[in-house]
Amino acid sequence: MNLLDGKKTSETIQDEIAAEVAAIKEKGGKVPHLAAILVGNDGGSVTYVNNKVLACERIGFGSSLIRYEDTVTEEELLTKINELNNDNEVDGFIVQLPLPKHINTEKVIEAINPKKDVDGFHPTNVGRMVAGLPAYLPATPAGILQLLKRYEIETKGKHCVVVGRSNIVGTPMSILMSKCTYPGEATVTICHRNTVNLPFHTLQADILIVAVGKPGLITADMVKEGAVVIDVGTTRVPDATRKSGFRLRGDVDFENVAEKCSYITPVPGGVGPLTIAMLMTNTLRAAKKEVYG
Ligand SMILES: Nc1nc(=O)c2c([nH]1)NC[C@@H]1CN(c3ccc(C(=O)N[C@@H](CCC(=O)O)C(=O)O)cc3)C=[N+]21
Repeated sequence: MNLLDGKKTSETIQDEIAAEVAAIKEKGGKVPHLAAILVGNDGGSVTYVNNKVLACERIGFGSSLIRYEDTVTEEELLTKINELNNDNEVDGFIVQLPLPKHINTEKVIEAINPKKDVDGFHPTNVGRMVAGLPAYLPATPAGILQLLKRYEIETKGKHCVVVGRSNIVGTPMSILMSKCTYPGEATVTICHRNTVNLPFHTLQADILIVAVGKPGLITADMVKEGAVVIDVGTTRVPDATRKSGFRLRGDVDFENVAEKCSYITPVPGGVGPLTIAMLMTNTLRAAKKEVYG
């Protein structure tokens, strides 16, 4: 078993970006600036957004964090989004999800100018991705592609089984793995809560990508010998032995599955850190006007 070290790969990517930022500064160009809107105090969301801001500082991006109480109105959010759309200093911004129930998430996402949608969640970017046009790719699927690429994992003609059909991970991942450029060219199966006999499908997988959010869903008997296993789940589970009171668990029963597969991502230290690196990549592309000219 080989570990797909997301933490290390994320650091490598961030170092590459930092070098580009230094070169931009040298030439007196526009330093990339990422803004993040965070609503409420959910522990996970606060950690992820803080990690994004820290990454910006590390690689020399400008950043702003805009926080609201979870009582914020949809109108207030839409006004702020409009402001960021028109702020020439800000190259890209994200609205951390999930949002409180009284806010229409689709409406919020559609209010973001696609040119600044560095999360790649706007329907324009989703459509462009599907059509194979230049687009901001959602950070988690883009991070998984980077892992496959940098570990030189063969994907052509392989059977890739994606478990989970979220707009953010499962659905875009399945599309990207079927595309005709490396790392893609795979035969793709997508499984979800209505799938009958999930193990039948997962056992066929040469590459198994799991993004469900159910700790330990994938057990060793569901994985083919020699498979590549990518675990996207990061659920906080109570753990009294930790100072924080919780630990992160993936969707894969790591200990037992690791023995069977050729490559596997750990949780933490797998896909999560790459998500941040790819958000930085998208922000750099925004500042360089690479996607929309
Ligand atoms: N608009 C929006 N964009 C997102 O990209 C987005 C989002 N909303 N909502 C939630 C999910 C989740 N997500 C993660 C990012 C980093 C880690 C990460 O860095 N995880 C570390 C551990 C971090 C920790 O200590 O908790 C790891 O797996 O090693 C995980 C998950 C981004 N998301």
